[in-house]
Amino acid sequence: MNIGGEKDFIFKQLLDYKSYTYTYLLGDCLSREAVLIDPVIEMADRDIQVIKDLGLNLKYAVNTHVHADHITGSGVLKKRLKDCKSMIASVSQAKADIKLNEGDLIKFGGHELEVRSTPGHTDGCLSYVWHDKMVVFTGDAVLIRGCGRTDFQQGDAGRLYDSVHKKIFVLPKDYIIYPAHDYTGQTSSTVGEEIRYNSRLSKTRDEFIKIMKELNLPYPKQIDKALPANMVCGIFDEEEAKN
Ligand SMILES: N[C@@H](CCC(=O)N[C@@H](CSS)C(=O)NCC(=O)O)C(=O)O
Repeated sequence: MNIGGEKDFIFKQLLDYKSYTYTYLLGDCLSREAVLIDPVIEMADRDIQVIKDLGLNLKYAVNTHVHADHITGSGVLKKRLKDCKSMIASVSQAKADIKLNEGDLIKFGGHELEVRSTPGHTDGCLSYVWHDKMVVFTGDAVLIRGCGRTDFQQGDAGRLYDSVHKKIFVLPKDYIIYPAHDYTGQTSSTVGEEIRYNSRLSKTRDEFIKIMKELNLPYPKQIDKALPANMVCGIFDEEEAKN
């Protein structure tokens, strides 16, 4: 989506190579307003440098959900960039400057993201649709050929299946999917590809629930410090996060 022609937007997919989390920077070329989806605390210096290099003003640090595998960068970004406000789902019960609900619009310059509630991995999972660019940021609801686990944090496989089938798979097939993680080196997919090839979500609802029940994944290494920190949308002291 960055190739050729005149653009009215800036888009960057940034990787945290420790947690394999993708952070997305979206900017409006005219107003220079920007949003950052799913920042990671350890990558705050990088994110701030990119924002400065591109002459952007970060309006919102937006979280798709209360992550269990890393601490969000929202707290540090708020501290270091004066106009930045944190965002998360109101359903999540986490603290943030702005609580989001289904149907809300996140505006930056002439652009907007539609908020869709996609619970199941956690009860406060949100996906963000950038209709103008035919893109959806799915957080952990849809991963490339996979999906977020459902064995903790209000996880519910049936609910996740319904969310994805009713809120994501109804989008036009050529919408690009940008997930919060990828563990296999892939960067994006499309709605059509995932409807067809997703190894879990392309199955029937009952088959999906069985697959999720049998995943038996080890718990994320940072879960004990990530969950409490993310319930306040990230701690403000990067040194504290290292302990
Ligand atoms: N090994 C990682 C955690 C990997 C993991 O559990 N990822 C989650 C998303 S972050 S809670 C997940 O839903 N994975 C689905 C899958 O199929 O892998 C760590 O220790 O941080």
